[in-house]
Amino acid sequence: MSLLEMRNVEVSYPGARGLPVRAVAGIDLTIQAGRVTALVGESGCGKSSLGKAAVGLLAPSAGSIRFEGEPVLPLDRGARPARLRALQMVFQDPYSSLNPRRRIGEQVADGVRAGTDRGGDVDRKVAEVLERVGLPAGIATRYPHEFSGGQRQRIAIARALAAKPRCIVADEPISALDASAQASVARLLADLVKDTGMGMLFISHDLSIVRRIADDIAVMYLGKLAEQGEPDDLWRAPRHPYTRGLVHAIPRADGAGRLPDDLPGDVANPASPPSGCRFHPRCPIAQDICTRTDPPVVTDPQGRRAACHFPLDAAAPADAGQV
Ligand SMILES: Nc1ncnc2c1ncn2[C@@H]1O[C@H](COP(=O)(O)OP(=O)(O)OP(=O)(O)O)[C@@H](O)[C@H]1O
Repeated sequence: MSLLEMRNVEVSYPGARGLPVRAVAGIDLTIQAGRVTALVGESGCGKSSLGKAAVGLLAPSAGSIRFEGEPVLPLDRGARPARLRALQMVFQDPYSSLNPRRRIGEQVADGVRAGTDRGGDVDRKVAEVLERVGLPAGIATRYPHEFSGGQRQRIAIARALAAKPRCIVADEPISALDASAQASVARLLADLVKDTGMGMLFISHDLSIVRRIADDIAVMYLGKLAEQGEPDDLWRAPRHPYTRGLVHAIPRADGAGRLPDDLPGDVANPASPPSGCRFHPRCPIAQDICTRTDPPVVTDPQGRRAACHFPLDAAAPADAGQV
């Protein structure tokens, strides 16, 4: 079931000399109930901008974003409608997203009171949700600084979960954590999706973790969708050369290291993107047409989507030997 539907979404910021920066340049993406959809791509490609627009924290400059069939923006005058409380966001940095001067229990209780299930015993609900994220209920009387980064992110997740969301947008929820906490917090979020049936947009630049927890991966390049499909398909047979480059850039288990020639150069400035296919200056298989014409996103019969004039041959595995 579709929960959050983004159609042809654009996000622009005012740039230097009056030129708008099109951080998101026309993206279609649907978040389904009970599934983790990951959004990946290099820094600056527009992931956060799309995530913020998805929950109504910023207004798209074009396109539509609907949650359960209703527009996310504009908000009704005054209050955030109850429907939108069911759409929660988890941020990258649990140090700044929690108030250091308030007890953990009070902050999680805010989530309960903001949510769709506000009646009854709030303390009991706080205890339940803390236990659900793997923390003892007894920490409710303590303060955030007493905990590690991974535990704080669990507290922030508990606060979001307390509102009984039907969809969560998690923007780089593990990138501020140490390596051991990253895998366990990512697994917690994926388990919550499976247990509650909610949907999740999981924004990350870490493809190796995303591969383990996502049902579906959308790869973004310079404001546009490059490719979308299931993790194993993207690994075994990426259609877009950018996806192949990202997969190759992950350190290999056999110690061979990354394959640097796959992704030469840096992401261009979104204020002045390359003509045609935005990826063409870095693309190892670019042809003349790629410099002139932007490839449309094509969906194949299996539901995989890719935007490339010369999609890679599905018969040629990208990661032979990759674990
Ligand atoms: N408030 C802003 N004003 C102007 N430009 C912005 C603003 N926020 C983001 N940008 C620009 O928009 C582009 C996309 O940024 P965004 O943060 O959405 O990308 P990202 O993929 O999430 O990157 P990162 O992982 O580094 O946060 C970048 O070029 C960035 O400099």
